[in-house]
Amino acid sequence: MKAPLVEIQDLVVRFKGDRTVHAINGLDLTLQQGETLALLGESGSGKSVTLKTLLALLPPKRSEVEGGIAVNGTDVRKLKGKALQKYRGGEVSMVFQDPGLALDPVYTVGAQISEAVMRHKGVSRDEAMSTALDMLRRVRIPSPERRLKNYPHELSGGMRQRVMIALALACRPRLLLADEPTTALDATVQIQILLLLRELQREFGMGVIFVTHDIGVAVEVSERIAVMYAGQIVEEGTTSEIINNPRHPYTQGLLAANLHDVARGERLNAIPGAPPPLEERPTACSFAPRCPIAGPECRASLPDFVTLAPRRRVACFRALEAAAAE
Ligand SMILES: Nc1ncnc2c1ncn2[C@@H]1O[C@H](COP(=O)(O)OP(=O)(O)OP(=O)(O)O)[C@@H](O)[C@H]1O
Repeated sequence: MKAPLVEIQDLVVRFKGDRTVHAINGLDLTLQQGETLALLGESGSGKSVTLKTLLALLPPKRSEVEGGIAVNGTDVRKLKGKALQKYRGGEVSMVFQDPGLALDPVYTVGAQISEAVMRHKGVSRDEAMSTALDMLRRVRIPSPERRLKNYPHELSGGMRQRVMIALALACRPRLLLADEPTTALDATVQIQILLLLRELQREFGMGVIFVTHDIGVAVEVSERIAVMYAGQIVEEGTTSEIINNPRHPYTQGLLAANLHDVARGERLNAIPGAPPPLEERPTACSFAPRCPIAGPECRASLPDFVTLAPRRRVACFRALEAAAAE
């Protein structure tokens, strides 16, 4: 097997300020080349912080990071200056919910994409502009020649999202990080963008980590799902394993809430209770206060992962007991 594209080992991220926030509390994650993984979890579970850590985007003075983060064998925590610039946008790209975070309002679409291509690929302006045009075609923007000359504000929301994807993929990154890129869009445009991302992922053979709190989106885009809770992964497996046979009570609750709300035409959520405050690093199962099957051991110590099959794991004392009793 080839070396993994992403290897995160025992990642810990704390934010300092008036109070400390323990955002990531010992996270291990492996993504193989060309694989698509959804990070699924409620708001505040640490999904975005995980992506930002992979891009070395955390505020250095206000955050503390421990653990190993390697992308294609590169130690991301050691990257600085030019090497970091080359890594961001060249090796790894990110798309956001708000294209305004990626697109500069004062430059045309063509100028922005071609500038990135020139910087990362060292090609001429003409060559970079023809790559920009090719990318606009690939993301199926109507009248791409004309759009090259548009400014971001002259485009619709769905089109801006497509331009952001064109910009993110123009330098053919090995890894795409996607932070809820379709959440703000209406349902029809959302599905078009998800299908487009899936198609481009296959065509370019990229690895993708897709952050979402929406199980429907995770199923649409990913081969694998890692469920996050309070800065830790609590369960991981193939999408079909997670959907058809969830083992962690949190995943089970998330699925039940989603299906219930989807059936009523509403958005997800609604496991009773709230995620824990992140003021201290957890020393017991963080989900225990909300868990319908928690026992004394769950409130006393941290559960280790139980490996159910290769790359199929769950961090729960009771999961196997519950499964055996079914
Ligand atoms: N720069 C920061 N300074 C202080 N705390 C932060 C910072 N960035 C994130 N956090 C905190 O870290 C925790 C994890 O945040 P994160 O944004 O990763 O959650 P998330 O799972 O992506 O949620 P959402 O879906 O709402 O974006 C939260 O408690 C958040 O308030």
